[in-house]
Amino acid sequence: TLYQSADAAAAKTSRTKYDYIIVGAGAAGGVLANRLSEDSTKKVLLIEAGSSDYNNTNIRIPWLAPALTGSTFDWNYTTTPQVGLNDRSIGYARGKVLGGSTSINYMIYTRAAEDDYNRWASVTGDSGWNWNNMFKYFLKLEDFTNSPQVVSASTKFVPSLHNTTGPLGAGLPEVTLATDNIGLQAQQQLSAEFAYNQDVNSGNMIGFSWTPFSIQNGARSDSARDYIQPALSRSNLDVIVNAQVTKVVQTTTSGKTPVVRTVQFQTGSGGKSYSLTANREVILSAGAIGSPQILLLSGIGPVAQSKSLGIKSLVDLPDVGQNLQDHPLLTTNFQVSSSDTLDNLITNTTFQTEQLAQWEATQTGDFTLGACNQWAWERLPSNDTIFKSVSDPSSGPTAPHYQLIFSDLYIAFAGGSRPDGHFLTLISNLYTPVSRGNITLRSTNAFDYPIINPGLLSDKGGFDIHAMTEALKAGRRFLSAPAWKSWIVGEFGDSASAQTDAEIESFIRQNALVVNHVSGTVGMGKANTIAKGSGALNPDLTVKGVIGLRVVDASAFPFIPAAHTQVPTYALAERAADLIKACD
Ligand SMILES: Cc1cc2nc3c(=O)[nH]c(=O)nc-3n(C[C@H](O)[C@H](O)[C@H](O)COP(=O)(O)OP(=O)(O)OC[C@H]3O[C@@H](n4cnc5c(N)ncnc54)[C@H](O)[C@@H]3O)c2cc1C
Repeated sequence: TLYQSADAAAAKTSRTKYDYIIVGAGAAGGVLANRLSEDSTKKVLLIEAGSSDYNNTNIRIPWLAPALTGSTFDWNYTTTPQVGLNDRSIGYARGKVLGGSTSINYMIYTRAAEDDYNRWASVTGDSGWNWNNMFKYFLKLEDFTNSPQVVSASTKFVPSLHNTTGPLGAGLPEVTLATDNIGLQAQQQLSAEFAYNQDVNSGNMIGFSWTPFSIQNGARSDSARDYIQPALSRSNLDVIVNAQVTKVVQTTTSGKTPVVRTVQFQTGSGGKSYSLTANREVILSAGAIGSPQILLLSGIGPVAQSKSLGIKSLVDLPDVGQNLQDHPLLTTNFQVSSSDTLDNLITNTTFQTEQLAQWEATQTGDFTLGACNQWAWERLPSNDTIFKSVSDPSSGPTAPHYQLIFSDLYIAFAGGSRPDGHFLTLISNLYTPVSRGNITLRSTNAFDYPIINPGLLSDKGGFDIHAMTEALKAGRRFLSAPAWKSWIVGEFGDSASAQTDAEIESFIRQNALVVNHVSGTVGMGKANTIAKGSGALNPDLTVKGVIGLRVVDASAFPFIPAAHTQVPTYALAERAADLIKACD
């Protein structure tokens, strides 16, 4: 049953003994709510701070994704002034709705690199996190179904690497853009640098490839529609929306170890506070900002921080809120001579109205598109000078250092007025950051946002700014291929005059934003060692030093994968569901 508030649910929740209480209904929370309620003998409660409006048109129509950032579906966090970004504070989006960030994200669908998972396995000492074992979860979670037209162009993906019977809809873009052929020709002309990769989700991400999305039948797939909604008819699953968990509380003690199976939650800052205790486990899936915030509010974190705020320390866990990693992003724009670009969807209101009507009638047309049809994921050459002073932060040769997205329109995430004309946007992003940031409490009030410092481009060795610079230069090389001659007129705006490395670096520091992949803030590590840097979670995602509490979401990544993070989170949660069920 879906309840619209903590108060509306109270009559039911006060007489139900839940086996599992899951906090947060994003990528991970949706998977857990579904998988744990498959066993009809287990009672499951899912608590979400946002609304249940996941069928909102802006959520369902892929092309409207940009409208979701800054909307009521976004927590609308802001970072601290970022030293690496010339002291700019930037917006930090996080989904606040049933579906979490999967309902406001850009739907890009990447599993990450084989080496990324193998590194998780080696860092935790648990081979269950390696690529070979995780592969079954990539298959389990997906319904990678494409139209016959895309399937027949079988060079666009490798069908044998995919499943078509899982819950989460995904596939390749169904609309052909004028730039698609040019991109392919450019790849062939520059194949020594940009090899063709038939499937970015094979485990080896390197090269130029087609972009898969969590889009199916022209609409967004997310954890709300594909995991939570199908489970809502089960009598053993209750979901409360508009209810924020304020902390977890010690329930009892086992030997000397605190048992933490109690959650407190309320509707809004002035709402009545409720407390519920799970029979088996409380699972935090509140995301890489929400989960560490709840732990810190509960006295599970660095003891000095608890003390300074007057919070009773339950366990001194130095890594909670630390190790934050994210992917810095840069957009640069190129003016094009053609008028056949997706800029028309923004500037030509007649065309826009037609396309919207087409989507509403048949879920086809340009409104089914995501940010790009093609991209490239590349590594710095192994003889790059930076490796003389900095050891390679990537997990291995299958993982890219950077990503180049080629978008068929003018995009400027920072806002500002849109110039007239037609454009191609290069989005060049760093995927193996050395920089680390953190999350700390601003106060003991759960409704005060925590202090978020992602530490973007702040690493002392300068790897991150160097790799960002090389990424932009590589993107420019790709767009200088002969195939683009008749399309691209030239680089547009301030970036055009940034030519030397020093000029590019200063342009990046003044303009870079973030891909919104916050990860690692309650990272897993080897079992049972709680020293600083050894992880806040055991390899099975249980919180070190307490009993009854797990964290299952992107907080748990010890290293951010060199990829967009929703599929890694879904897959982590699929495995977590099996680990939890195995405790029976
Ligand atoms: C704007 C944007 C674009 C992105 N684009 C992409 C993309 O194209 N491809 C991709 O792979 N990834 C993308 N991501 C990242 C991806 O969506 C996340 O990595 C993924 O959703 C993380 O899942 P999660 O379960 O850790 O957290 P989330 O999905 O963020 O879910 C956490 C949930 O917990 C809830 N919550 C938080 N605190 C509390 C509390 N105290 N009480 C109750 N509930 C709480 C939140 O409201 C939210 O619903 C994007 C993210 C954003 C924000």
